[in-house]
Amino acid sequence: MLSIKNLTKSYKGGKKAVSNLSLEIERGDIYGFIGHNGAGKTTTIKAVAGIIDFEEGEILVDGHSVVKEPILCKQKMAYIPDNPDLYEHLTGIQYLSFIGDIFGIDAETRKERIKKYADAFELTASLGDLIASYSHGMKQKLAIISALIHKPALLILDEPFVGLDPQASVLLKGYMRELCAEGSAIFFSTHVLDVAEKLCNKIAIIKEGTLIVSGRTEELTQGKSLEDVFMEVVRHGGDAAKEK
Ligand SMILES: Nc1ncnc2c1ncn2[C@@H]1O[C@H](COP(=O)(O)OP(=O)(O)OP(=O)(O)O)[C@@H](O)[C@H]1O
Repeated sequence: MLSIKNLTKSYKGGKKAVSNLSLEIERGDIYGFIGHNGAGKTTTIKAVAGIIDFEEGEILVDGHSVVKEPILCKQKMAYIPDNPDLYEHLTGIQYLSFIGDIFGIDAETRKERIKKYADAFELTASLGDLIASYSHGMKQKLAIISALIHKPALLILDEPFVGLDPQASVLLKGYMRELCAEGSAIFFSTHVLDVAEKLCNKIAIIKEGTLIVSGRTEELTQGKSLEDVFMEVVRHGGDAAKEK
């Protein structure tokens, strides 16, 4: 569903933020992307979302290039950034309607899905308020709802659990599992290793822009905690980026 091939990205005047990174995310995968601060997670995610350009490599969403066919790719995906920057002058419901229009969700389905997710995230009573009046967590919940209502084939999230209350985190994890059970794929970054260990069937670890290790969670951990594996991998690196 998502194929990242030899991605390399440098920022102006900076060193390589991501170097020759390749990953395959298949339908049904909940793929966790972990690494220390500045490792290159957000850069990779933004390149996948089509928000930043990159000098080398290829990113395919369901076989389509994010560079050559950006609209087609965006129709298939939802991207939730780490700091949701939504249209503050709209109300919550106006924003969800706008997303519904963009993704061509019919009125009946839209109503039903907005009710399901807004009720669950306890946002229904605030949907008539301006987004400018929302707290950070409320904006995050609205961004999550806007992604879920169009049932994306590929869901990309950057640090989705930061700032969410425990109840919302549990809900989000449940909806991530639900979406993948229906055949979608999820790729997300996180620093919360126990969540990654429990939620993800596959995990990739990136260090200083280079993929160190990737593969099935249980094959990476082999009975150890993900935290121990992460510390070991980050301390000693990998002989080579290996796909287990
Ligand atoms: N707009 C930018 N201009 C220049 N350098 C940048 C820019 N954004 C990121 N970088 C650099 O690229 C590298 C990777 O940053 P990135 O934000 O992808 O890391 P990250 O793994 O998401 O980190 P964190 O866990 O702290 O969010 C870092 O060295 C960072 O300083």
